[in-house]
Amino acid sequence: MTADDINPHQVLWADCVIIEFAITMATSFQIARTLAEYVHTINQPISVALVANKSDMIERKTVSDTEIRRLCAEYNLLFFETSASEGWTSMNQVFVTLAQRVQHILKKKEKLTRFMQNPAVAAKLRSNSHSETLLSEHGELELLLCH
Ligand SMILES: Nc1nc2c(ncn2[C@@H]2O[C@H](COP(=O)(O)OP(=O)(O)OP(=O)(O)O)[C@@H](O)[C@H]2O)c(=O)[nH]1
Repeated sequence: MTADDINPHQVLWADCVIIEFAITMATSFQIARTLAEYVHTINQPISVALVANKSDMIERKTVSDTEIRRLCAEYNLLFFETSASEGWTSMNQVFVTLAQRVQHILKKKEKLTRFMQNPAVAAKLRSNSHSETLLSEHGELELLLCH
């Protein structure tokens, strides 16, 4: 699989992305890396989870923790280990965590929109040559802009 196989619209408007690979298959990890690179270039910042599946098959693990850690650090990925064969609990945790993150970000965006729509703020931004200072003084905003 290469980046050419991916439809950009699948990630362009996404609020989050889950990239899954099998710890027993090095090729699936290489594909996960390709996907992580691609998502990073097309839609950033975004919450991206890297899911290492088949955690029950540790004896056949061919992807090293160092490689996984490096990839997560490179693209700021949330990391999860799952085992589809051991039930839905671990996979469910991935979806719940990502949904909570997305909800948190959307709430912050709403807050930012309301802040920017406040007539007093808008007027100040228009007249104030130091609008960046005003923005950074607003802690919530600063956090949002960094996200
Ligand atoms: N032991 C174990 N087997 C799994 C796990 N997840 C999937 N499998 C098994 O792996 C096989 C392939 O699963 P699929 O869901 O078809 O995944 P796939 O990506 O199409 O196939 P693979 O390339 O083998 O990963 C099936 O026999 C699954 O039951 C897991 O977490 N643990």
